[in-house]
Amino acid sequence: MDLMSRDVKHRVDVYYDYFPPKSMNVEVKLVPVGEINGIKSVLKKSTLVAAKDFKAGETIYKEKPIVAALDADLIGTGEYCSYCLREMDKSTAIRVPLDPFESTYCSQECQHAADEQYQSLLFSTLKLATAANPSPTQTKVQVEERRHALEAFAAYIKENGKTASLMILRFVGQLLADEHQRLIGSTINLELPEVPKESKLAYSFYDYIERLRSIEVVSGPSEEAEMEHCRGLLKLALEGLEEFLDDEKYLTLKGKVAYNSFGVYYGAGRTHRPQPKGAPESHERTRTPHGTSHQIGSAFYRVSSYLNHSCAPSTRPSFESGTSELHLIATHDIKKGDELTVSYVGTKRRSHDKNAFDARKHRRMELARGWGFACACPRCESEALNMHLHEQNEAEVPLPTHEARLEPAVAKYLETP
Ligand SMILES: C[S@@+](CC[C@H](N)C(=O)[O-])C[C@H]1O[C@@H](n2cnc3c(N)ncnc32)[C@H](O)[C@@H]1O
Repeated sequence: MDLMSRDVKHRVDVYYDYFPPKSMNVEVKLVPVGEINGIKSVLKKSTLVAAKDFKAGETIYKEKPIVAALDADLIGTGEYCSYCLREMDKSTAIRVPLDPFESTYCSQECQHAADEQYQSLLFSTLKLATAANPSPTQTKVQVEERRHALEAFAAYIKENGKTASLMILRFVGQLLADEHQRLIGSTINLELPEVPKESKLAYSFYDYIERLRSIEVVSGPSEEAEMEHCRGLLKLALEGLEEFLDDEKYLTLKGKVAYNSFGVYYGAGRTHRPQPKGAPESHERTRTPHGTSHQIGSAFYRVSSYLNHSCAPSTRPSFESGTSELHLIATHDIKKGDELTVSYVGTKRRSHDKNAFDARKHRRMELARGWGFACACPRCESEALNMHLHEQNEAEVPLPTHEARLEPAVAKYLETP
């Protein structure tokens, strides 16, 4: 192995020595994906483990998101901060004049952070000053062209009720800001892994993203439309930027957003979230133990992305600060080295579940659809035993009519306990 590739390997190998920060009390570990007949699988998945003991109810860590977005129907209402998702009094909200996204902020700090991370670069009609061109000029036609493109994107998001493409552009804003600090002329705090100076290692914002798992997203009409909007906006922000977001990169980022986002809700959450449009398999999903019907927005986190699912989880996400800051709370006593799990879906029986069996099936169907795995957690296993599902194949039970068009991949997961 030559010196160069040894350096690269070292950089990859030691990443998890510096990430997550020790102050968060957790570590990333590789564990087998499951067991078959008591034999551990050779396939591994990353997971978070506790770096010390915790008592039930204790806060394990607090984490602010890398990107967050209000649900599409709440954008522009002025009821929530566009950056931290805090509920606000409409009369005191800071409004941004002529912003096609009608952003509103609860404080100047939130406005400043949004500006630094993505707003000035990608969502403004003003041309960005760079070191090479500190006083850019633009014609009225150029301003109008950009306003038109931004309005069309905002309308597309509201009409379709999906915000993954907005999150992706906000990501891209930060990726660009990181790679091209000179574009915005200031240093953004992206909380990159802290490495000792003598190690000569340096990690970028992309290091966070590239290590996270992604579900495969195949390009369809929605993705084509989203890519066209996003690339159009990048090109208008700065000619040539659109090349940064080729099809492969867009679809990978979309897969990462789909796999890793959490639903944000506080208090009891909201009760009148509009039903998602389209077939169930095309719905945007977020991980939330209360079910997405209560969320006000979604958010993507560096460390919490590594949390795996269990239907009887050891932790729960809480948004008790009334913002998108995630507090990870222990649901029972946890020992150092234990795997930390959250529930990605609602685990309580809902009004439309006919019985416990129905509730279990819906929960597992959501997991299969959204995250592509058959849950083998202790609760699923013990319920399978109690319900005699090992003898009685689950797939033989007729599916509810609205699930009649279930994609074959999901039906397959229902066959396993
Ligand atoms: C957000 S990621 C969690 C971190 C992930 N395990 C990793 O290796 O980076 C979600 C993915 O982890 C895997 N996963 C999470 N919980 C699981 C479970 N209980 N059983 C099997 N796979 C699980 C699935 O592939 C799922 O789509």
